Amino acid sequence: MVNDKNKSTEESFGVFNDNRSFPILGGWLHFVKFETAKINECFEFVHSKQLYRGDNANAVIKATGGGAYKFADLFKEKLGVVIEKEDEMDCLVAGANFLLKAIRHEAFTHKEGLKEFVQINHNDMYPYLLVNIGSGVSMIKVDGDGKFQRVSGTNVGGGTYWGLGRLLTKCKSFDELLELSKMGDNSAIDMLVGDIYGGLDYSKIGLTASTIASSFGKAISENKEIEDYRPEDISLSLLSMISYNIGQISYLIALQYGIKRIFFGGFFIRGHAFTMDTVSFAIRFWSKGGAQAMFLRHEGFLGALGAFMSYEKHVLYDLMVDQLVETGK
Ligand SMILES: Nc1ncnc2c1ncn2[C@@H]1O[C@H](COP(=O)(O)OP(=O)(O)O)[C@@H](O)[C@H]1O
Ligand SMILES: CC(C)(COP(=O)(O)O)[C@@H](O)C(=O)NCCC(=O)O
Repeated sequence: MVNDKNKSTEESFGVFNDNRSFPILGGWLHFVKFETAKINECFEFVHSKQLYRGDNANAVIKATGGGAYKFADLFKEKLGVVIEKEDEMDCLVAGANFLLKAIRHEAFTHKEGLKEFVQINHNDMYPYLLVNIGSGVSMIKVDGDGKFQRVSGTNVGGGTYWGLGRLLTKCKSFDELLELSKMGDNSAIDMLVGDIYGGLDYSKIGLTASTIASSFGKAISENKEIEDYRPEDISLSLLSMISYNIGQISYLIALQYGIKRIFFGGFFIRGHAFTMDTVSFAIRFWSKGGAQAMFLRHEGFLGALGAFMSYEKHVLYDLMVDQLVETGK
């Protein structure tokens, strides 16, 4: 993050795929991401932009998540920078609260391919359930600034989709796996209600013939090997299974704690329409239309934002929320 009034975004940083920029306090907030496996690119970037606080002798960077622990020694060794670790849950909540208050079109619903922005009433924002889908999934009940409890989680998350997907399809990247899913037909591998009920709905319990009765269930009854299934279909079944499962658990947790609003973040989502539609469907279905999922535009940057804000916790936060003018793409 830098604060430089005289340079355009491109002059300051160049353009990085789908990363975003926002003006703040006369400077800009820049959002840039690196895959963990490409940590060296991150070092080069931080070095070239001098993205740390203090001079070379006592340079520090605030960071959060497992990487703040895992890569602290490498940051010291490669850049001479000390990583100041901030708690991941604190940062996720601080980041989400900030975004919900400061960015006008931050939260949106997604239903059958249609995105609709949600107006957030700052005086009636809490409690909400924050579901962060990274490698694993954390579910946090947020009651205010700094007031929260991690009420649940599941180990079936983004890492599961990418890990199992890589094994089952031989895809070389997450993007490739996600792209494949767009051409998939999950009925080739999922067992549908209609497969069990001779093509009929089971309407008495609210299930249509096309509802998935058992993810990957068709594979048990056919004399087929993994090579006989299309990677496209495998990717879609896996994505359905994981997204639906997370949506369903989230709703049950929200119900357990009497929470009406559920926001989703984390890089698993990737603004991917099918993922968001599936999470939304699960919540609508189980709540009988009473609850809906909301997604955050800066889905994968909640922790990073929270860590950034911890530099000057209270002063910076108040200034930001009051003065932010959004012009980002
Ligand atoms: N380009 C990508 N490479 C790898 N994983 C990605 C990519 N884009 C999205 N993902 C998904 O994001 C997940 C990681 O999400 P993230 O919010 O960064 O959490 P973490 O803190 O665990 O890294 C991965 O498990 C994967 O499902
Ligand atoms: C351990 C974690 C908080 C780490 O966060 P992540 O890097 O996955 O975003 C997360 O993976 C998680 O909440 N896993 C689920 C663990 C559980 O509740 O069973």
